[in-house]
Amino acid sequence: MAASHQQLQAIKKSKVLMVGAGGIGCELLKTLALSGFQDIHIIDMDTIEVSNLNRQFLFRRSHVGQSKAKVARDAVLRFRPRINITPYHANVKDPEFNVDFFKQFNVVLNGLDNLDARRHVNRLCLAADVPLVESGTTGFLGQVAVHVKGISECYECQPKPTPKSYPVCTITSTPSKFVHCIVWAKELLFAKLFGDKSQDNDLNVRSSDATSSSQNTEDVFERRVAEDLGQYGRRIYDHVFGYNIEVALSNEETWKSRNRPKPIYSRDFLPEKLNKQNGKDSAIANHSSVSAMASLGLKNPQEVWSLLENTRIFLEALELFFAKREKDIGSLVFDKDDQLAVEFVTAAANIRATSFGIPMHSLFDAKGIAGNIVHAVATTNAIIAGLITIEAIKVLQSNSNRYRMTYCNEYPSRKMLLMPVKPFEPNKSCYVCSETPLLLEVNTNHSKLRDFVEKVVKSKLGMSLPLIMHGTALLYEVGDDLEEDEVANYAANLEKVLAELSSPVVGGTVLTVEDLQQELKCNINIKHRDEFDEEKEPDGMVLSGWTGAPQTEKDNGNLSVANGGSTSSTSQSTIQKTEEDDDDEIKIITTGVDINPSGSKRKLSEFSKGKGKTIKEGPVIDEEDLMVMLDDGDIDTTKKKRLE
Ligand SMILES: Nc1ncnc2c1ncn2[C@@H]1O[C@H](COP(=O)(O)OP(=O)(O)OP(=O)(O)O)[C@@H](O)[C@H]1O
Ligand SMILES: [Zn+2]
Repeated sequence: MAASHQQLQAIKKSKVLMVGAGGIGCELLKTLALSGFQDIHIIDMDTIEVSNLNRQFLFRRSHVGQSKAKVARDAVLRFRPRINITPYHANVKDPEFNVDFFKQFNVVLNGLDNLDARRHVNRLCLAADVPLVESGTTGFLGQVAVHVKGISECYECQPKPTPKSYPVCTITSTPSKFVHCIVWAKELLFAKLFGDKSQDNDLNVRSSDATSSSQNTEDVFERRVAEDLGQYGRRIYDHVFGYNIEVALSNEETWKSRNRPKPIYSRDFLPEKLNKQNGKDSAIANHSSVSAMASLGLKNPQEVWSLLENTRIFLEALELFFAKREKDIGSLVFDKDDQLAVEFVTAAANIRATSFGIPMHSLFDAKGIAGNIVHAVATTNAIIAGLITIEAIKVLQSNSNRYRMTYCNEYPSRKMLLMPVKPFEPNKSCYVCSETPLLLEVNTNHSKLRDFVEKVVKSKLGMSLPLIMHGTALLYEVGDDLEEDEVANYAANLEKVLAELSSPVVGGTVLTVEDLQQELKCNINIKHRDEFDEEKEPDGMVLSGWTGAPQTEKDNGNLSVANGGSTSSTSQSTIQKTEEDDDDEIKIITTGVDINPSGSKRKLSEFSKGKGKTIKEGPVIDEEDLMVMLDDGDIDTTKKKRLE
């Protein structure tokens, strides 16, 4: 449909900021340019990788290593040479992108891939009073939402489900799914062998449980003097897949209601000499390739390796890390784009899986699980980019009645692939877009200021440059322009227990926490509590206050059903349950976390599975949008309830 004259005028005189020039961003920039936008600024901190080329169509192989923002600009200028595109190869969290920077734009369009940056942009848009069009895709699923201060909810009005975590004992002792083995391989074993040794690691606990062992914990993973890499690898192998399993088996209680795991030793399939010979030869024969698969001549990443092949990959990868990448050792963190790391983790997970009677997986699958990857679908990105542009045009015309949050489904639901719903109202108890204080339950006699800063202010509240005040007393501050004595004073405060600060923080205290860059300020009411459940409340503190849906809106049909009716906690536990029950759990996790922030998730997924008979309980569907997307107009539109 061609744009109207007014729309074109609004488009032409607008100045827009795009954040992210990846999968969505490339499509979006192209669509904006072709829709007549003339002044576009793009921020992206990344350079182009080969793995981007299959869907980020503005990029070619020759661009690998160059700035995404700059190359995207050049590519679009080739077919729209007269428009202005300003690229920034930078992190959107950099201080130069402050509130004043944001104020110059009519609308901000996000094409990001992480919660942290999304929250940051949300706050700057609120502070600068600039509308934000937010988006996300996961495989075939996608979503676009409009966040306009005072009119619709902000990105943080509903808490996001946190990424799935697993109980430690499931990972260390009683895995029952392949994903548990993957988590063990990458978070524990990989980290222990190649990462920062000073970090606590539950693999330690496991080995030190072994009272019969004469070796102390630290020794096990340390390479011994005069031990060659082949011997070292086999010792580690035998320790984690053999000895540790034997130790675990000795605890009869654990296995009463579970299948007993089987210890696996390298000698079961590799004669001592043969292996050493093979390992050495292959490593030397392939100097240039740092890939255990290449060394061993395994080519197909979609093939499931045999236990012997997994064993060889494990030993070869370990050897290659030490032989070819020694300087990385001690600082490595698992990275899904690191071939050798993926090979090692796949093999380790497969061997452990075999031990526990869990089916093995191919490298391709293991990589997907380890990296929380749902393979991107270019078409979804293109659809989402189109929807972002449509919403951006409405925003430019301040056409707030027409704003829609749109879900892109994997399967048609009532013949609809795209499901537009009215945006929700701002959550009146959102600590980000309203002034509602938060509540923190904490043991003020045990927790230190550092715990509060790390676990609450940075991790939960997402502040990067925090300032903490108790009344007029400054307890903590970050910044480049601090005096030496201030720095020393704050450092000392961090180590103090809350109740012992010079201005004591106890039950009833109100703390003010502020992020100067984000111009976000909130109050936190402190409530003292003695005990915390170690499993359920591992932080030793509980932050609450903005999680509730707006109480006062219960009578409003739309809100109470879609936003309030299924409270966020209900919808989260539903997601969690699905994860537990579903073997495809990782896929669901990513979908839940980033792209679907609303409490309406449960309802929508019910729809897409065709469970709902009428649309009565679902989100409000827009009549005109329906016409575009429905083959037959048989939805009972009298059931619609609108937000006025
Ligand atoms: N804080 C940030 N500042 C600037 N750009 C960011 C920030 N966080 C993420 N981005 C950018 O957002 C884009 C997201 O794109 P996309 O989801 O397609 O990910 P990708 O990194 O291109 O691909 P993949 O992760 O799937 O390999 C990336 O180009 C990334 O650089
Ligand atoms: Zn909000």
